[in-house]
Amino acid sequence: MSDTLLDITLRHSLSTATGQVPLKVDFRVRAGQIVALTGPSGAGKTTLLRLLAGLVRPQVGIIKVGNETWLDTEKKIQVPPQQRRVGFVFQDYALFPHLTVRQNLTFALEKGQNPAVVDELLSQTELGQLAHRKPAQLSGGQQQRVALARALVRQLAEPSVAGPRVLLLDEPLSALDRDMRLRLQELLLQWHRRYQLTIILVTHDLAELFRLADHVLVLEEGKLVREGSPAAVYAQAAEAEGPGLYGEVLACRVEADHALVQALMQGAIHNLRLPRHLAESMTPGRAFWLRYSVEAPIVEWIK
Ligand SMILES: Nc1ncnc2c1ncn2[C@@H]1O[C@H](COP(=O)(O)OP(=O)(O)OP(=O)(O)O)[C@@H](O)[C@H]1O
Repeated sequence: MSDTLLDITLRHSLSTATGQVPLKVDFRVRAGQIVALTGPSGAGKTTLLRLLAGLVRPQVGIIKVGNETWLDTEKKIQVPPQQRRVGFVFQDYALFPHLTVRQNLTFALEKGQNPAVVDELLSQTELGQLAHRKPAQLSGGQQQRVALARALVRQLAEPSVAGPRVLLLDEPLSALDRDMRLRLQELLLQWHRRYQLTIILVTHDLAELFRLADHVLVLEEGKLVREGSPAAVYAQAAEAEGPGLYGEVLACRVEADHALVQALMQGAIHNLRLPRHLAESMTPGRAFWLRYSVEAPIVEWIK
């Protein structure tokens, strides 16, 4: 496919508590896609991101990015992490504790790169007032914003001819409260549009996945077991497992062309964006199950 940006074939061995489990993945990512990587704990999601970033060396693999080869184990090509143009955010943020917010961002610049981008990102993440603080003096949400901004610094400071901008995000919003999560989701969508980012995002949050991703990879025990648009992947899952997405409406706000619904689903609160015509029946306390077809989500009321 001509607009393929990342072409990935990887074979590795996951060292799990119960022994070696093969990680075996082949997939492609198109330029500008937001790909959600999901699946149970221990499936190998973080390891896959680390393999892409060059932090783990696979036993066998090829990673092609546009016209470049970052990895080809047979040809002994292994581009080091600092030369791969990826920004990443780890689960633990990995900020430098002894540096201020501004210094954490400036540190990510390469020699000769334009420092103006640091101010631009500080302002977009509403961190301008906190630029002189150190990570220990920030809340979890503020640290998360610093980590996201830092992941973008080097890529935005490079001239646009430098090529693709890839972000690898490992559950970047999972530790945040709902309001902050929604705000940072919105910021990610803005950045994605404004800077033509290609993003691979690990998430367990179904509402986040539907809101952000246009493609889903489901990883189980080192294998990609499902792949496709969110609607197609979850329609398949509902068919295979029966109508599993039961929920209960907590609150509903109707916007111009859609309804923002807060629902209790599978023991957690999720935020769904549903077509407006479904909003009429969404009174708090009402139970439903949700099925996604490729065309549109279908809500069936069970109470
Ligand atoms: N560099 C590595 N090489 C081989 N195995 C690893 C490596 N790093 C972690 N593992 C093992 O691989 C398995 C998968 O871990 P990983 O962190 O990739 O899973 P995950 O899907 O991200 O899980 P979670 O959702 O809990 O974060 C674990 O058993 C882990 O101990």
